[in-house]
Amino acid sequence: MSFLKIEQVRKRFGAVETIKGVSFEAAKGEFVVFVGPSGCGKSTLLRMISGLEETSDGRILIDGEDLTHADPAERHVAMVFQSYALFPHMSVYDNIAFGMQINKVPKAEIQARVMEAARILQIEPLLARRPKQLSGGQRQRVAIGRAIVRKPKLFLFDEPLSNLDAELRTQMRVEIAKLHREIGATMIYVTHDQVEAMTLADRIVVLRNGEVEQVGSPTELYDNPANLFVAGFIGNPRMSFLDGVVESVSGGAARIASPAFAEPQTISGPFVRTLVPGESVTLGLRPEALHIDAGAPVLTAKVEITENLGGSTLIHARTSDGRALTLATPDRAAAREGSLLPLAFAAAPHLFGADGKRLSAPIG
Ligand SMILES: Nc1ncnc2c1ncn2[C@@H]1O[C@H](COP(=O)(O)OP(=O)(O)OP(=O)(O)O)[C@@H](O)[C@H]1O
Repeated sequence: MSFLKIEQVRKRFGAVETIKGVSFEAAKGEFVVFVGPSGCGKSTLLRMISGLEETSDGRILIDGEDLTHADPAERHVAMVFQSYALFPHMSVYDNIAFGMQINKVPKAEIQARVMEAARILQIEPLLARRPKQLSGGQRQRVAIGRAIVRKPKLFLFDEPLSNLDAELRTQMRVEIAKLHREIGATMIYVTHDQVEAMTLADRIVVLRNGEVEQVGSPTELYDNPANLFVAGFIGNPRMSFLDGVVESVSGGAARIASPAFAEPQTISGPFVRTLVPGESVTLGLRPEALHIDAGAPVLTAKVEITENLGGSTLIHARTSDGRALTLATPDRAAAREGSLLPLAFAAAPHLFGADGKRLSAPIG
């Protein structure tokens, strides 16, 4: 049975509908990440689950109980914000203990829970300090500690790492993954960060303009994006797209022409039977789906920028018909800026129809 069930929820701010019938479920112990462009409704949806935002329509069930209109306190959820929200005049210990002190939890139990959270988060030596004597990463640990001691049914994280610098972010990302493993709680996490979404999530919910575009594991979304939006949104560097037209279909193979190709290319699979000659398609290529091939090039592209990442090099190039392409290569000396690069497919391109939906068969 699902632990968190979101059924067709809607949120209206005045006349404007921000969340437009969103449904998804999370199993107990699952780590679910919301991603999507700025303004798509990630935080609003999280706040609706927490009860900080009223739900206009639909249902929110936690552990089998309909809590759509319950007070935040009745939901047994804990939210961790980007802005930590610590009390500046209190010690770390008291910041973590505060909610329990208000609720008159016995002193010995408060101490046991604070010490256990401090152990998990490795902040025992900091308990006597004030928030201003802590680094950003340490403050966020305290904010997470405050959530842990409440023993919530659900942890809600609203971009908790976005105030930290790159190195600390990486470190805290690993800490959050460890925390999830250690306490096994159900967690819902909002982020802008591709790497956080891909590495932390059991499942990702991709939102766009208040609606769900796709729900799936990071691998499912990467390998089998349902449509052009998800294909372009998930993955860093992004998938490159080329224009194509179906030239002919015969048996399980289709000939696809593109202004970028020297010659039409054959793409095979049972899905091609639904293609019609003359139909427009979009071909999608991940950076690892292209390789340099002077022997049998499918297309040539002019190198605009190369980025040396140490272990690999990213090449940003442009096709003869002006489409941007990004490919990754282990060969640092592979391309000079301004040169023409002969390219071939290292993996079959993804194929999308004129309506933006994926046509090609699932990978794996
Ligand atoms: N209290 C409010 N009143 C009116 N509109 C609101 C309110 N809160 C949010 N919105 C609108 O709802 C939409 C979704 O906002 P939300 O903050 O949920 O997006 P988001 O995906 O979390 O964005 P970001 O990634 O930029 O934080 C936006 O268009 C926003 O302007």
